[in-house]
Amino acid sequence: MSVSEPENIQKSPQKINSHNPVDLYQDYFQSPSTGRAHEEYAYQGLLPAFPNVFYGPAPVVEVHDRGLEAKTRWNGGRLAQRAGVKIIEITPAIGTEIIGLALNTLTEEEKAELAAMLAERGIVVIRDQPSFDVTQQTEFVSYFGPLHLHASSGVPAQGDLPHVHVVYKDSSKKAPPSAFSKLELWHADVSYERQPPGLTTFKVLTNPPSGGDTLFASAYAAYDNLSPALRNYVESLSALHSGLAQGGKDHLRHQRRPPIETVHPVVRVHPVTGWKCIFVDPASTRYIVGVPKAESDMILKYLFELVATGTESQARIKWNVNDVGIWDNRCVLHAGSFDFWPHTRHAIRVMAVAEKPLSVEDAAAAGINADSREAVEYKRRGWDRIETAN
Ligand SMILES: O=C(O)CCC(=O)C(=O)O
Ligand SMILES: [Fe+2]
Repeated sequence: MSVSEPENIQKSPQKINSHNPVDLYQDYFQSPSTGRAHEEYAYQGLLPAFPNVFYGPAPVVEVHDRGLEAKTRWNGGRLAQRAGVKIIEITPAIGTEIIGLALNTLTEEEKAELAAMLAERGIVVIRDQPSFDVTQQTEFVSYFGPLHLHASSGVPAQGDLPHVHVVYKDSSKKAPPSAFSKLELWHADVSYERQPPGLTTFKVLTNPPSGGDTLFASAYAAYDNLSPALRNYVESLSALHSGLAQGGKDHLRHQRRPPIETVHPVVRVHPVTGWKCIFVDPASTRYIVGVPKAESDMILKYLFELVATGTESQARIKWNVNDVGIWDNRCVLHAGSFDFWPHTRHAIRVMAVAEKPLSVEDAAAAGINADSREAVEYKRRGWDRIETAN
């Protein structure tokens, strides 16, 4: 006698209900915040809007890295000589804080020093920039390269500011608990672009009384963590980065540019420092090209974990209103901490497009002497090796 299941038991629900963590995660990060700011809100015009326009694919653009013009290197060079400027290292591996410097007074020479400092330090926080408004921020970034135009993120509700990315959350939207255990919180911004942005500015307009820190991880340090044999192997690989989750058919926002997928080297060389870094990120990198899926999954998981759990090469930035964070999106990954509900947090991001990522081979062809950050640091200090416990 065969036993059949009673017909009234539904084997697979037709619709996954709203407790599905993936749905909650997508909804939190990809649907627009409704906005609870009221009319007296000072930055009403900079709340996010999602215009129904279409720009077409991003063009290939020529870029010149201002960091190559720096006359001095290592932690700010001449910037540190300005009267009243204080430069504070956050950790040896990553992050610098600058106090007493008005960004809109920088000379061209100082801008070059800043770009080189970003390439070395990954994230630089320039505290207290009340008069660096959205127009100045946009002009400042254009000095470093063509402005990046995002396919779907919120842009300011007022003014014609298509290159300005609005980061905004208020009490109308609470982060789902699932978001906090997601490796995918760690990312390099829009790494799926053919020329992903490098210099990225993030100005804090409204800050919650607590929470809302941003974490940064050094991708140079992630590379330095690998054994020589694994370094050689991953340097030979490339991986597919996908913008479909942000712009695919299931997206929740209007797409102003067609979604794109791009293959990039797994290890890229920064053109200013010549240092090698890991260039994969949990949010956008889908698979390593040309290797079995199981091997790709294993390698990516390991590289993602190195970045996300490597607390010795991370910096956690606590923001104040009017701070400007500037990071080099080529050599750091970052993760927001969505722990500030029911408070409002509002920031403005503007990014400069950088070069097509250089593999170790590309760098050699361009005459760049690529090496690990660690090796360059040892040489600079006159050490030939250091002892490490196994
Ligand atoms: O909100 C944050 O702290 C980070 C947001 C972010 O990932 C970005 O602006 O690129
Ligand atoms: Fe980001």
